Amino acid sequence: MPDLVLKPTPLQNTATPLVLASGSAIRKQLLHNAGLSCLAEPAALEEDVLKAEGLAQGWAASTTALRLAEAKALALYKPEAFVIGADQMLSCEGVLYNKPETQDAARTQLQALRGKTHILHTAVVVCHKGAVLWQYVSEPKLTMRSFSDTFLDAYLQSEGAECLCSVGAYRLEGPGLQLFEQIEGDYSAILGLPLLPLLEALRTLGVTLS
Ligand SMILES: Nc1nc2c(ncn2[C@H]2C[C@H](O)[C@@H](COP(=O)(O)OP(=O)(O)OP(=O)(O)O)O2)c(=O)[nH]1
Repeated sequence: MPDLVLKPTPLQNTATPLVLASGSAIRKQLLHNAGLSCLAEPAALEEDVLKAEGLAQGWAASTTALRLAEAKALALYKPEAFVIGADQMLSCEGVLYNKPETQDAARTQLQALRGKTHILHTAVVVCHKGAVLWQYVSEPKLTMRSFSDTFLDAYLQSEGAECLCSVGAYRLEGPGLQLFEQIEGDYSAILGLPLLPLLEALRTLGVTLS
């Protein structure tokens, strides 16, 4: 699916604060590393309701991710700010996976993903005064090695609860890299934010280094 891009409307005001409607530590870190300081606050949203609607309506995973990103940004209504919302769905051979809730669930999920290629449907939107100014979807593809259960247990032992913060039960910037034999697509999108297109959109809106 081509990346969805809505051209943002350049605004004059460059003093508009930036808010990240997310509880994701890595998303906040990615923006900080790129030189942007922002307030980060998780959106109070029942994601499962939208995910269930997506399944019932037969939405593509990228559509569900986009709808969730938009819902998070709009749920955190900050009228004087640019609000970023993001979401990531993982699909593998037509099956959707969520963030594992326990180490056992992470083990089961990684056993299901190993030796296969999965897609991280990563959506990001920028909203202002309750309207979506810009949206984007990146869909990197990641192929896992057919690692052994012994390797998997050692990986889970080393990762501990960290792997539960990620939809794929891995941190690519950490030991999770050892799970893969091939990766195609935008590295920052895999971590949770397609940074280059987002930074371009923010510069167009007058948000630069802060
Ligand atoms: N550190 C790290 N995190 C990853 C990686 N791949 C995916 N993730 C994280 C990014 C997101 O926090 C999470 C995807 O789940 P969601 O999009 O539902 O976001 P999350 O629930 O974490 O926060 P949010 O809904 O934005 O408040 O997985 C990775 O390679 N490294």
